[in-house]
Amino acid sequence: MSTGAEVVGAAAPVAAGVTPVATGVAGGVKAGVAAQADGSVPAIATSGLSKRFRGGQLAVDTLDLAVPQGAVFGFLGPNGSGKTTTIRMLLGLITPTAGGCRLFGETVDASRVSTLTRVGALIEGPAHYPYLTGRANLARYDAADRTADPATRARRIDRALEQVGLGSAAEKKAKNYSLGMKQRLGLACALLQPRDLLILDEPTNGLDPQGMREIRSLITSLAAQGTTVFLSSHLLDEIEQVCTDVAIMSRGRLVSQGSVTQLRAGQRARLTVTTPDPADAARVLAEQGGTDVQVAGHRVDCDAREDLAPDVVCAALVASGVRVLAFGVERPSLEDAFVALTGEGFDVAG
Ligand SMILES: Nc1ncnc2c1ncn2[C@@H]1O[C@H](COP(=O)(O)OP(=O)(O)OP(=O)(O)O)[C@@H](O)[C@H]1O
Repeated sequence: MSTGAEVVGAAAPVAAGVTPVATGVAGGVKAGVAAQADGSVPAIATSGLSKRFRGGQLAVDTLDLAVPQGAVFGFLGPNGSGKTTTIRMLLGLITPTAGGCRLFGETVDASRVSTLTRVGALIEGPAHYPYLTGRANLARYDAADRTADPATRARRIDRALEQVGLGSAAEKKAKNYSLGMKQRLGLACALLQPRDLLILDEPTNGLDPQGMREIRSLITSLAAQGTTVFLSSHLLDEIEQVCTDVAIMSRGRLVSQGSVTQLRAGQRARLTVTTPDPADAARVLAEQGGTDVQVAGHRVDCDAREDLAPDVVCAALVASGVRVLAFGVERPSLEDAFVALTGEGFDVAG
């Protein structure tokens, strides 16, 4: 039986260097680096990573990814954009058609899982033993890990259950768990051992908003303890809230990668006014030097250039008799960045 929370690997020395991944620029944001500024190797580096399935589908197309150590790295893309396929290749669960990947400088090779002990993983749709309790499931997974000391098993299991908020449901059979509880149990498997890198495929799938918040806060606290977290998601909000860095996938290709701040910075913020006097407001914004002034119903907006002080503009609107119902600077979201980079909405990939 397979589990979505495979704890893969064995101790692996960190190689002195890492093969540089090709660099490219998409949307003005760095798309691949060989090593971090401090000279350490990236936690994850892929070079020309590709996967074509038997049916001919090119699920991942020459992917060059660099995940810095210590990052909370969001792997963002619509459903079907190649995230799970990439993760499966990162963990050596499927073989790339071309290219390869390195974790902490070590080549990932499906026949040498020993490179993966530093990595905990949660793969989409974790499977569990339905007739065993949550605790017994964890005991099974822990027993299967040859590096795990049986003497400290109970303590590890208790800690993992607490971390994911399953302490009070530990004695329930997994078949009676909700989808979100199953997801938490999968995450607990990945947390049985301390890991340098956690690879989480859609970790908040099936969770309610409260559960999502709890997992986000768990991810943040693991990162604060020094764990690099790589998490895939099709939820832009989630990535914005928890991640320091992001790579955006569309139809199997990397569209862009960089820090969340960098990515947003490529997009201009907008000064927005809500008013029953849109024509007058548009005139005043233009007089104040606003460019790309747009009117849509009661909303008027323009580029928020640095030399356009919002307080001065707002005062000018009021002084001109414009009735201002709302005024603000809207910063671009990752969704705006995605649309600008791909020219497409954030819909399911074909
Ligand atoms: N085993 C397979 N055989 C053939 N095609 C596959 C296989 N696995 C995935 N695909 C296809 O590869 C593409 C990428 O799928 P993948 O599951 O990697 O995307 P994803 O971004 O993880 O999407 P989701 O968020 O919905 O899981 C899709 O078009 C999918 O149908």
